[in-house]
Amino acid sequence: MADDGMLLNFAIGDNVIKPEAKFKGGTWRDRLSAKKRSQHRVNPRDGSSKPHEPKNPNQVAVGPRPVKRQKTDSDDLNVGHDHGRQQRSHQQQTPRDPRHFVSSLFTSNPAPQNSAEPRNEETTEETKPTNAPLIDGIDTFTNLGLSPSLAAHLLTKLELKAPTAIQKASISQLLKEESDAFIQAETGSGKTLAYLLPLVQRIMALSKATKEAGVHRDSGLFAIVLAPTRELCKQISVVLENLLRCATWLVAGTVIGGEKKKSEKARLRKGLNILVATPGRLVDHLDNTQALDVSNVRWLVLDEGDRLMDLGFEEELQGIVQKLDARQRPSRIPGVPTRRTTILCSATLKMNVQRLGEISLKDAVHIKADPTDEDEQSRDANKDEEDSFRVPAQLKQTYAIVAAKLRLVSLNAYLKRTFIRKGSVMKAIVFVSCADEVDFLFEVFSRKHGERGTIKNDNTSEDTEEDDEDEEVKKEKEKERAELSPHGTIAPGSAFSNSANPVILHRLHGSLPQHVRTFTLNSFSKSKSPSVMICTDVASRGLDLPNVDLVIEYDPAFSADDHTHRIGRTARLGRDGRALIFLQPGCEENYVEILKRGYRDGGKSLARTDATEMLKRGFGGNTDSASKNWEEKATDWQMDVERWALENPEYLEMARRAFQSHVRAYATHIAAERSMFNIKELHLGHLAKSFGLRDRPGKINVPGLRTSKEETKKDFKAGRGAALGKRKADGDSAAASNVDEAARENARKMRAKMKEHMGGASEFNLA
Ligand SMILES: Nc1ncnc2c1ncn2[C@@H]1O[C@H](COP(=O)(O)OP(=O)(O)OP(=O)(O)O)[C@@H](O)[C@H]1O
Repeated sequence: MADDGMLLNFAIGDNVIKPEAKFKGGTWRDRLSAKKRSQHRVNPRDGSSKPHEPKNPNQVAVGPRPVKRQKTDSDDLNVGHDHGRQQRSHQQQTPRDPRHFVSSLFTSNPAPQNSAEPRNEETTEETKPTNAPLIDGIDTFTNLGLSPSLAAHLLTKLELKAPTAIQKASISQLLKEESDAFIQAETGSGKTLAYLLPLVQRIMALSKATKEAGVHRDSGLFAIVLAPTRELCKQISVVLENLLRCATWLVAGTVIGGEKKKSEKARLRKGLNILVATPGRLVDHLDNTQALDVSNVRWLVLDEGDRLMDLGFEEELQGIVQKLDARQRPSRIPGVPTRRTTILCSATLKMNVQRLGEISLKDAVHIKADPTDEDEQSRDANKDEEDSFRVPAQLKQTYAIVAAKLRLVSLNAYLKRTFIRKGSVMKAIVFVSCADEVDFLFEVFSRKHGERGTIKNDNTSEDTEEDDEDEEVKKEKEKERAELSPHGTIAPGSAFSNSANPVILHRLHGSLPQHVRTFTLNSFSKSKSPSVMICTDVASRGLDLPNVDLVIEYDPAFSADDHTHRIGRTARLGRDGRALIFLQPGCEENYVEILKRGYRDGGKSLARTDATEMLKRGFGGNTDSASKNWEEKATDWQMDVERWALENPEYLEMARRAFQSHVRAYATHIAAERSMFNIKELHLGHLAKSFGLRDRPGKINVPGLRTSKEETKKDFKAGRGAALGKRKADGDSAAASNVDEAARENARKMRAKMKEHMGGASEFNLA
């Protein structure tokens, strides 16, 4: 690899040696400055170059000196390398642009500020799962008070042999008591059934209380379950329908948007006993659908309750509660409780959320899987730990310290290594911060190395053999993609697949139409082949996707709570799981303390890795190899991505968009964590490289996206405003009062966008 030195291209003209000019007249100052101007290449008036260099004793005419040495593709490549010829030919076709800068992957990267802690010996010990069913034989569904028919249905039809700890705690509480409740337990611990089972049991019991015809679909709507995303609503509805197979006279339904309101109205008219809904859609029906009679609603469940209290939902939620209160009537059905019970449920639910007052929770009981946790917290109420939530103990987390420039290539290396052999990992989810980045990474990882892209250069007007080949590649690619997905959201993960283990790549974000989101998620969920899904936080909460072995947070979550939900897509219900988070050297390293708080043992099992290790394993075969071959291969891959972006205007814009949206999303980390994700500490030039860009950051200009420094500052403020709004939701009214008009406007726009695209899920969508 060449050093960053001076590169002088000597262009010796005909008049190689000129006599030194003599300066006469004027003061000595004038003569000296005239002489200096003639020797220096910059003309003070027009800034143009002069032929003479200052440090050129022979006055040899040379070309304009580069301000800073510009590296070229070939600097980064071993000339004898396999791909050398192909890359040089690409390089020849790549137009040189003075706005572009090719930096080396391995120079000027900041070093980590913290050294690795010594690995604890105990980490090798297998940790007991904390979210598995209680298979000790003591706790059964019947013991907890469920009816024999429901318990038998769980065992025989749904193959659920024993309850989980949170189900044990909640079923006994909610069957007996009428008080409101918070259900808080780790991700993947069966919280859905923890509230659905007592609810279904109590509604089933109403049938027995009525002597006449019994309860049926026309008897009234008794329960409403609200969830923040359509995907989650659908998932809850499937679980509910499976349960109700043992009580066929009861009917459940959904109103979640994304389909015609007319058919939803028709469903409501026919009569439902339990309704699963997104808040926005429910408000709509409460206002416009006469057939929706809520006078009998006695149970209101807020799944992912903390999310529903957040910015974007609070107004709708208040509206719903007010309407339910106003329309509630005494029921003619015996056994229907007189007051409504509200149940909040989440892995990250804080009892101290002041907003809860607004949904009128009365003497709510805190239901936890492990009562000892509650004791710990009440003893130490002011400790930081109170704000953090446990992750499943069997979940193995690793953090990778990766410098900005090395991010993309390290992700590819890690995925390559992960899927090197069939069987070790079936499914992986990669979380990023914005929709544009999802689309960019999907394109990067679905292309084959050396594939030039699908758009011809302007300078390739003549039809050549290579163009024909490109056409062929394009057609093949389109055919392959069409077979996998009619919507372009599924493609082969060519960048990290190998012939022995082909991997399917999926992309998911809230800007996709609902039917495409549903199709893509189903396809990932049902896939029998190794699969990777690149997505935004639209998939972070509540989704129960089978066989997810690995979660990668390529962009850290906007808050520690979101992080808990993201990594909770793996290690569910006692199963093993791995999670990896990318952190940049510097202030981001402090996030490790937050990762540690998620474990009862203080995070002894938290492992650390870095870009070098990931690249060696991904590109070099093993970590002990002394050969630097992996550096060449990594550089080769990175250069190939950069050229591909440069040669295809469509992809170049995609990369620029992704970069800009990523930077803007970075500014929206919650206020409490902004010291760790400080936008001012981002090296934008290095970061651009991880988007395959050679542009200097200041030159990146995407239509529709603002670019200038001033605008970035505004974005930063706006993001802070949105985050402050969120903090306000947590009761920090003093900070909230600082939110200025622009920030409020930005928050309003974000809310509108969230609602428009996703029924409200937390996602930073920039289109
Ligand atoms: N008692 C049980 N025995 C076996 N499997 C169960 C049991 N209870 C729930 N499950 C299964 O466990 C998985 C996770 O359940 P669920 O989605 O309700 O978890 P959760 O706690 O709500 O997770 P999250 O916090 O991520 O939303 C589901 O596939 C569910 O069918």
